[in-house]
Amino acid sequence: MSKSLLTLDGVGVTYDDKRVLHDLSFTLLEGEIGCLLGASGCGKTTALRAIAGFEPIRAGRIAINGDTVATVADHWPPQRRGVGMVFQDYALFPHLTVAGNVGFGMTGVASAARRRRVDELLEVVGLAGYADHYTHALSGGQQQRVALARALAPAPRLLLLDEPFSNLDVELRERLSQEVRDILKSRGMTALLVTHDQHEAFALADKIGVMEGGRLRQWDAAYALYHEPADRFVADFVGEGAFLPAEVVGPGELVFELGRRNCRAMQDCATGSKVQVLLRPDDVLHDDASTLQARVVKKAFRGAQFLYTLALPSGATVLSLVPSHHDHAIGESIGIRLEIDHVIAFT
Ligand SMILES: Nc1ncnc2c1ncn2[C@@H]1O[C@H](COP(=O)(O)OP(=O)(O)OP(=O)(O)O)[C@@H](O)[C@H]1O
Repeated sequence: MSKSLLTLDGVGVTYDDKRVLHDLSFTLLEGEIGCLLGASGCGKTTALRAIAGFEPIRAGRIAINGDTVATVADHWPPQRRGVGMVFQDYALFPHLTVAGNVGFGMTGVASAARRRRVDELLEVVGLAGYADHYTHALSGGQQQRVALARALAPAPRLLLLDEPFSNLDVELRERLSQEVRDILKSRGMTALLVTHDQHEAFALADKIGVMEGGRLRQWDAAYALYHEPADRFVADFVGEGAFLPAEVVGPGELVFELGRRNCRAMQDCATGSKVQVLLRPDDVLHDDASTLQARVVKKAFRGAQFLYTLALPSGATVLSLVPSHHDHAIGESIGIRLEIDHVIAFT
């Protein structure tokens, strides 16, 4: 079984008497890539800074590789924690070459060995041949790779990445996040990323923590966040979807406008309770043969698919992802069918 590389247990951080992180608890196993995902100001960067050792904690405990590095009473300085960091603005030294930047933190390593390691890391990040270039002449994506190589150079136990792709355009962001994942996985690195971009989180992370107002709402794999969100906030924040009113008609049994379904989470909910059922766009299939009809009120072309907003007879709307060769006009009624693995509902 893999061991825990990073553990946060009830961590709290306060700025000027204002508590900005509350009771943050999660574990990252060795070799896992985690991500803290949330809107601006939710405390993601503060969490990274606390883990790196730049912020003291006011409650709880942080352990890295089995060492307790922070409690209320004890605070290891950043250099003792064995953590590498990649910053949003890369923080490269403009007066140093690529090799100079990457080798910067490798103190105490003989110069020939340092050069070998720098060349090896440049190869890993796809920048072989760039050792003698100055960083200001590189593209944003290349600068990001230099920053990654520099953070990996001292062989940290844990890598922290703060919005590492936010200065890049969308297409490059997606490609680079896949590449960075491959690089980290090939080296067995344990890493924690923070971002407000869920596509980035999905592309990179094994585990994602959704944060809101300094609290962690759910720490889970992307699939579970999407299909089994722990609460309504996570359901709204991650992915797209619609809520339909439903009534509990028996133990774990719900009736709503599109049918009758079982929902494990509503097992203990009293008969007659009013709840909301979550329907993702991929739960609502277009089916010409279905007698359930819905009217197209909005459509968004997404290349391979249309995202249709469909009005039900009650006026409530649902979303449906449909292969784009099914091109229906606004106002047209189309047949739909539900295909849901787990029914998710909230009171
Ligand atoms: N040095 C500081 N002193 C006082 N308050 C701070 C300080 N740094 C951050 N804060 C506050 O703490 C809260 C969390 O900030 P933090 O930067 O961790 O959020 P974030 O989720 O990383 O946001 P962003 O994505 O905008 O960087 C915010 O309300 C912010 O205003």
